[in-house]
Amino acid sequence: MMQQYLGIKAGYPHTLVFYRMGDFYEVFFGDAEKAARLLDITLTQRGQSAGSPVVMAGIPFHALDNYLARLIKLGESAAICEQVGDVATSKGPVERKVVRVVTPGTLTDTELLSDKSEAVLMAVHPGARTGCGLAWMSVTQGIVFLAQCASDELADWIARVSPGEVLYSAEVSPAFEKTVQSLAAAPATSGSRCVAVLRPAWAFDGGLGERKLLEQLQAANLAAWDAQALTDAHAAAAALLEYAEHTQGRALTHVKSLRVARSDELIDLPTTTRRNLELTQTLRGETSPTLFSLLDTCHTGMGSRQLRNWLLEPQRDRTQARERLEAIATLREGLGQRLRQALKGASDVERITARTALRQVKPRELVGLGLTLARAAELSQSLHASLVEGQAPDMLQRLERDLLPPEGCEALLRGALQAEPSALVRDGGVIADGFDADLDKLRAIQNNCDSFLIDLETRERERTGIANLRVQFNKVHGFYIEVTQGQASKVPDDYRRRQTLKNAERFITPELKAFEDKALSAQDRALAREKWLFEQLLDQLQDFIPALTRLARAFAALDAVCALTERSLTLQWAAPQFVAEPCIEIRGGRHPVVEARLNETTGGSFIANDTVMGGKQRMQVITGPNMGGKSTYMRQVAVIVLLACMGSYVPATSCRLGPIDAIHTRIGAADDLANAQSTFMVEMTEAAQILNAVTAHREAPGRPKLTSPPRGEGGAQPGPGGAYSLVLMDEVGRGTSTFDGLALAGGIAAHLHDKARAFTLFATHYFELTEFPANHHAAVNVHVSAVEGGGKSGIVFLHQIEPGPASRSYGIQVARLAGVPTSVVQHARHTLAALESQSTNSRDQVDLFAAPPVAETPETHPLQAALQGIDPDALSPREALEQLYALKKLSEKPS
Ligand SMILES: Nc1ncnc2c1ncn2[C@@H]1O[C@H](COP(=O)(O)OP(=O)(O)OP(=O)(O)O)[C@@H](O)[C@H]1O
Repeated sequence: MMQQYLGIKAGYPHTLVFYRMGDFYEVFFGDAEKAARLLDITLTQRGQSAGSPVVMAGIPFHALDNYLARLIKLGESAAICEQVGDVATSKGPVERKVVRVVTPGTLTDTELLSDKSEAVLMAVHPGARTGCGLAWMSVTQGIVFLAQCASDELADWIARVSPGEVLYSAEVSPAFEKTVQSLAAAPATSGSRCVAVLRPAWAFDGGLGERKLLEQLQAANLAAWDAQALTDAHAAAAALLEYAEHTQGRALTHVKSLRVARSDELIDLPTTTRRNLELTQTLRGETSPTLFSLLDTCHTGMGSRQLRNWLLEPQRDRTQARERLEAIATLREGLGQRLRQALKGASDVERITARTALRQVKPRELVGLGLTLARAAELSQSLHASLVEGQAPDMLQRLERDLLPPEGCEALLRGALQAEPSALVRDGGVIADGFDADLDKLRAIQNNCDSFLIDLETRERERTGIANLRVQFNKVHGFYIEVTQGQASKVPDDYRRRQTLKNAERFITPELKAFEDKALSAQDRALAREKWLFEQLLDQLQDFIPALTRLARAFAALDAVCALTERSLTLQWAAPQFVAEPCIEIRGGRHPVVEARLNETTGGSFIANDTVMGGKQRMQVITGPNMGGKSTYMRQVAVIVLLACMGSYVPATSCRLGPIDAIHTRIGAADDLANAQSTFMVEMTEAAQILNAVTAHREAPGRPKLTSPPRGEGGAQPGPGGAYSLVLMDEVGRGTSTFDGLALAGGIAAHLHDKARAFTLFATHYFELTEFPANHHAAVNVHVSAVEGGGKSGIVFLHQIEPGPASRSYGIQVARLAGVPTSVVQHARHTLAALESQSTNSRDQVDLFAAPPVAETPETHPLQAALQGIDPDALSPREALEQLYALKKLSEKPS
C-alpha cells in the first residue's frame, strides 16, 4: 500500500495528498506533519516504510469538507485520492486515483465556496517585450477572460480580478517571479488570500493556448473575439486551462465563452478607490456596512455575484447602464416585486451547471436545479405577460427569452430523481421509483424484507414459545434472532449461535441465512444500479449545459436588477440621466451608507447636498470644521457617480452625468507598516499615482493604459468620448510640517486645475488654499457649515455644503467634543489666540499657486560658445589640433 501511495504522491509533490483508507482520509510523512500543524489533528506512527516509521494523520471521510475549507482559507491545496477499484475482486491494495485537486483558485464545491464571491484562477505570462499576457476564469462561471497589459499595470489587474491563485512559468526572470509573488501576497480588496503557483514552462505556450481556446469555443479562429493577436494572453490561457483541467481531473466542457478585457472599456477604479469608497470592504476589513452590503438584497448567490461584478466593473460605454436603468424603470411598477417572490430560495444554477459538467454534482443539487428550472419558466412567463410587445426594455426581453428552460431537462430530472434524495449517491435512495424497472425489482426484494422479518418473528415466537424473541439486523453482523439469556435454553436445535452479549444470545437459522444472502446481494446490486443510473443521467444532462449556462446568467442578471429596483424604491433613489457634455450635477445627493447608519443608530437625518460641476467649473475647494462632513460629501459624489455608471438609481433627487472614465481617491492615511512606508509616504505615493494617471490621461501617451489616453488635446478637453476623471483629494499634505504640507497641497491643486482633465473635489484644512479660486477660473470655494454656541461643545454641525470658504476650523471645539481635558483645551485656546495675532501682523503674502520662477538662463561659458562654432567635418587634422589647444586654453577661464 505504501508503494501505491508513494507512486501517487510522486505526481503531486507540492500538494497535500488525502489517501482514502476505509472510513478515513490519511496523510503521510511530510504531508502528515504539515496537516497536523495546519489542521490541529493528531500525528501517529504505524509500521515501517524503508526502515523508518510511517508518520501519519487521518480525518474521518465525512468531515473532509470542513478540513478542506480550512486548508483553502490558508491558501493550501489538497489532492483527493479515492478507491476506484472493486474492493471484492482486487488482489492487494484496491486501485486508487486522485479524482480531483482542490485549490483556492479552482474551487467548485458549494460547501467550500462563499455564495457571494467567485474563486478565480489567473495565469500571467511576461511577453517578449515589456507587456504581459493575462488569462483568468472562475471554473464555476465558465468564461475565460484574456487581457494584455504593460508590466507596470499588472498590479492593478491582479487587484481588480482578485484571484485566489496566480500561475506563472518556471522560466520567468527572478525579477518577474518576485513581482508576481509580492503582488499575490498583497492584501486584496476582497480580503481573500492569493497564492502564486509555479507551473512548468511548457504549459505557457502561445500556440497551444490558441488551440485550446479554439477547442473550448468550438471555433475556427479567434477573430470573432478580436483576440487573435493576443499571443502572450494565449500563452497564459494555455497554462490556465491545463491547470484547471488538472485540478478537476477532466476536460472543462462547460467553458464555452471568451471575453477580452480591454482596460479602456472600463471605468478605472484603482485599488485605493475601491478601498476608500468602502465598496465591498470597510476600511477595517469587514464586509459590512459597505456600498455592496447595502445594495445586495439579491435572493440568490449568483445574483449577488453578478451585482458585485456590475459594481466593480462599470463600463465607460453607457449602453449597458442605460439598459439596466430602463429595466429598473419598468420593474418599479410592481413587476419587480412579483418577480422577486419567485426568485426566493432558487438554487445556484450557475454552480450546479458547472458541477454537472464536471460530474461532481450531488443528487440534492440536481433536485434543486429541477425546481429552479420550473421557476425560471414561471419567471419567463411573468415577464412575457407583463411586458408590452415592442415597448419592453431590451434587457427584460432578453431575460424573458434566456430564462426559458431547455425542453425536457426539468422533466428528466423530475422523472429520474427522488423528491428528497440522500446526500450522496453511494448511500442509495437517489433514483426515483418507477424510473428503472430493474432497480424497482431489486428494491422490491428489500422492501419485502420488512414483511418477511415480521412474519419470521411471529413464526419463531410461536415455534419456540419465547415471547420476547426478536429478529433484527445490523451492518456488522447482518440478520440475527435475539433471545435474552434467561430464554436461551429454549432455542431449537437448528439455531446457530452468532454472537453472545451480556444479556442476550444472537442466533441465525438456515432460513434466515438464505434470506440474508438474497437481501444483501439485492441491496448491493440496487446500489450499483443507482450509481450507474446516476452516471447515465449525468451523460444525458451534458447536452443541456450550454442552455443551462445561458439560463443561469439570465437568472443572476434578473436577481441583480430586481435587487437594484427594490433598493431604488425602499431607499427612495432617483434615475440618473446621462448627458454628452462634461458635467456632474447632483441635486439632493446623499451618502447611502452613512444615511443608512444614521437611520439605524441615532435616528438623525442625513442632510442632502447639491453638487454642480461642469466644463467651466471643474474644481471645488472644500473647507470647514473637522467632523463637518467634508469626507462624507466627497465620497457621496463618487458613490453616486459610480452607482449611475453601473446602471443603478442613485441616492439623490436628480443627477445629470457626463462621461466619466476614472474615479481616483486620496482619502485618509494609513501607515503601511508591512511595506515599511510612513503615513506621509503612503499619502504622497497615492497623490503621485493620481497626478500621473490624470496627467497621462491629458497628455495622451502612445500606449494603452488602464486610464485610457485621450485622443483630443488642449487645456481641459475631455478624454475619449468626452470623458473626465473624478478625483477626490482629502487633506493632502497634512502628514508633514505645516509649510511643507501647505506648499505641496498648493502645488497639487494647481497641477490638477491646470494640467489634468478631471473633476476635482479638494478638501483641506489649509485656509490659505481658499485663495486658490481667485486665481484659477475653474475652481470655486465651498464649505460645510457649522454654527458656534450651541450645545455643550460650543459647536453645531449643519453638514450643509454652502458656497464660499469656511470662516474658521473649530478644531479646538471638536477636541473638546471628543473629551480632551479642559486644561488642555484652554491651553490650546490661549496658544491659538497668540498664533493668530502673530500671523495677522506678519502675514507674508506668499503666492502659493504662482508657477515657479523660470530659472535664469546662465551666461554661456566661452568654451560652450566656441564648441558651438566648430564644424568637425570641415576641419583638417592640423586645424583640429589647433582648435583643441584653443579649447583647452578657454577651459581654464572661469565661467
Ligand atoms: N450630510 C450629512 N448629514 C448628516 N450627517 C453627516 C453628514 N455628513 C457627515 N455627517 C456625519 O458627520 C460625521 C463626520 O463626517 P466627515 O468624516 O465627513 O467629516 P470631515 O469634515 O471629513 O471631518 P475631518 O475633517 O475631521 O476628517 C460622519 O460620520 C457623519 O456621521
